[in-house]
Amino acid sequence: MTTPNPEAPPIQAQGLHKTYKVGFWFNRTVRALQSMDLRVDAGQIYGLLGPNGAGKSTTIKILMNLVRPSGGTARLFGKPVEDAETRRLVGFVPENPAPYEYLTGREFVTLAGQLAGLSGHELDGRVTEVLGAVEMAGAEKLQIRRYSKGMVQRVALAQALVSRPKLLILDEPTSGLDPLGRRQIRDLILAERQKGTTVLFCSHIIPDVESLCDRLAVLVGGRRVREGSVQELVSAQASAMEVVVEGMNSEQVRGLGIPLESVQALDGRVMLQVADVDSQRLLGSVLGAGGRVNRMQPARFSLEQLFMNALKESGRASSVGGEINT
Ligand SMILES: Nc1ncnc2c1ncn2[C@@H]1O[C@H](COP(=O)(O)OP(=O)(O)OP(=O)(O)O)[C@@H](O)[C@H]1O
Repeated sequence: MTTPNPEAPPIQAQGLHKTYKVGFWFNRTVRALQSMDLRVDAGQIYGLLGPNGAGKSTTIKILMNLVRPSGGTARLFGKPVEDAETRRLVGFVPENPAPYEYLTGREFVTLAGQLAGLSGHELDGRVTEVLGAVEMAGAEKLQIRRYSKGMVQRVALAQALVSRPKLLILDEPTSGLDPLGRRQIRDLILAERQKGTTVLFCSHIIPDVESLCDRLAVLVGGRRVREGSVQELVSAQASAMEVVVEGMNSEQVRGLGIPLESVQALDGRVMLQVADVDSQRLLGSVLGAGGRVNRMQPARFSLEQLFMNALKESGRASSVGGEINT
């Protein structure tokens, strides 16, 4: 068996397709991924952001060789995802991890360390180290069935870290956690990056993606609809102006017949966003209608707006409104 190439990108996938057969006779097809490209370079924290059913877990399962793609190629450190040697370099936390609940946290992490080939003092020392890193040292002797969801998530992260992976793959690592639990997991991910670990995680929690990721891909309906750094993606959106109008109400502003991206009534004023190309026409129309323009500046977009725009373009905004967690 050839060894993985540490110089190769930790993750490289091209043209991934995945269809699942569903229904009693398996005669219907669900398309989970279409033409998905992904490249994650060493040391990056990379996020897959998307609503429910976007194909995030399917991507991760393909990379972990848990699901076979219907088309395309996926490589880890330059090797096909089936390569067992390469998988030793990867720590994985699945969505809703379900560790053996009658083991204690320490026993579970020790088992993971043994499976990764550690033994003796090295194993003991490493287990103590990772349980300390995830702040579970005080609860390591409790059976996992007594753990809260946040504690399960942290012990699952400890099992992923015990082998000192070069690549961490985390499926929804902060979902279902309270703000403190989310913060702890985020800090752990950042601490891993400090040590040079590459991290891929998927989420539908926009602030987590925004605060953690060097780069991200937005997936909608199995397709990658945006890719880049948070900065690049957000500034690529900034082709709108934010305008504050006085002396008119929202209905009057809407009645000017200029397409507006948003309209918000404030105390005696109206704040709106208009595409850059329409802004001068809006200015003229407001003045012509007896209103005043109190402020006009380039709009600052957030990742949340980018996400909503990506959903709108894909015709998914209304169906996923309740699933976006900000
Ligand atoms: N084993 C399976 N059999 C049939 N369909 C599946 C299977 N796994 C996923 N799907 C379907 O594939 C699509 C993508 O699912 P996937 O779990 O990858 O999305 P996701 O972005 O991770 O969503 P979530 O945020 O809800 O976990 C969905 O329509 C889902 O119903």
